[in-house]
Amino acid sequence: MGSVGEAGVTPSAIPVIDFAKWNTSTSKAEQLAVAKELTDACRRVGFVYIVNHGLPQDLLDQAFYTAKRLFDLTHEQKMQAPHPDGPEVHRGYSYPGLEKVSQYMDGDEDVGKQLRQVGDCKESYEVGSEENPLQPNVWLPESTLPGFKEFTTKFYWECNKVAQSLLRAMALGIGLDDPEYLIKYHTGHNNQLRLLHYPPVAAADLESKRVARMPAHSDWGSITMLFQDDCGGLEVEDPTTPGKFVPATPMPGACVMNVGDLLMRWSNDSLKSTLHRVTLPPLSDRIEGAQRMTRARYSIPYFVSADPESLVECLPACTDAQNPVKYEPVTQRAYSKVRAKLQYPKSKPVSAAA
Ligand SMILES: O=C(O)CCC(=O)C(=O)O
Ligand SMILES: [Fe+2]
Repeated sequence: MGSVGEAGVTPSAIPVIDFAKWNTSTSKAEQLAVAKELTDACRRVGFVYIVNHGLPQDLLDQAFYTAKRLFDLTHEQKMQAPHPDGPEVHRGYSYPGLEKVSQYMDGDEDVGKQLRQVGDCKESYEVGSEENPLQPNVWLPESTLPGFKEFTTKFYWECNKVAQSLLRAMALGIGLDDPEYLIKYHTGHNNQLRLLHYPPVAAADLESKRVARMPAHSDWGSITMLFQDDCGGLEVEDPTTPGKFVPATPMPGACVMNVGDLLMRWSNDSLKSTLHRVTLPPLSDRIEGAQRMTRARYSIPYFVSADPESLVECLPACTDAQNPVKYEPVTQRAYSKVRAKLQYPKSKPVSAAA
């Protein structure tokens, strides 16, 4: 990773890419330079800040305002759109403790259960495409939160436009002949918009690991675009020093983009899907009062996934005599099934928090 003061590197050591030229330049050379910069950052770090991504600030402000209105509802109101039981569908409202993010991949249910004992102190609401029969949306009644469905649907598709630009740039940066190569597998109908709220929690509980905001994990899909408020707490593993996490300090208006596991596999491990977590806000003014409560945090990840029947096999530009193909082809659907099984308990925990 780069260091403080190096060109294009923030104090948090995550590269910053200005995407304005990709969106506006008519010069192929200028576009290629942005594409290479982006792909290089994905190879080295797997995480990157994108500025001038194309989503207007007032739309982002409205998205955070919408999330706040949602999470300010009572538990009973939010439970009018409950996340369905089981690991297959990721839609609707998950109350604090329902989802336990776990990096455990071996499939032994007992070990998975142990890892899930510390509930994550967060609540979330997930929205997808209305044209995804495998993952039907779960909506609140319109009267409970007027305009919610309309706004989140609009925001979902606006995010997809940016996602497609990023995928086009990455195809070019990876060296694929067809700039549409990745887009062909990403219609946008299998993406997931997630509104996340981390309620205030005693700093001491996070320090002692009695509760977690979100433990270290990697994302499963192709890329994730994340918008965060100014609270802080997101940390990213330094790929050159396993176990060392560096802050992904909030940068107003920027989107934090990262590579997911499936794109890492697709690229024969040339792009990195990097561990990240959400922990204590680093600044003391984000911890308030005699009880040392952390401030509430809001974030909005947008998970970009390939369509379910996409066959993920090593990208043509990612293998040669020195780099033989490492993985068997797999469909997105088969791959995500394995990952999803570990994220949600088979039945609801007894102490469903309100
Ligand atoms: O809340 C955040 O900043 C990170 C969220 C995240 O990593 C996830 O939902 O996978
Ligand atoms: Fe994540």
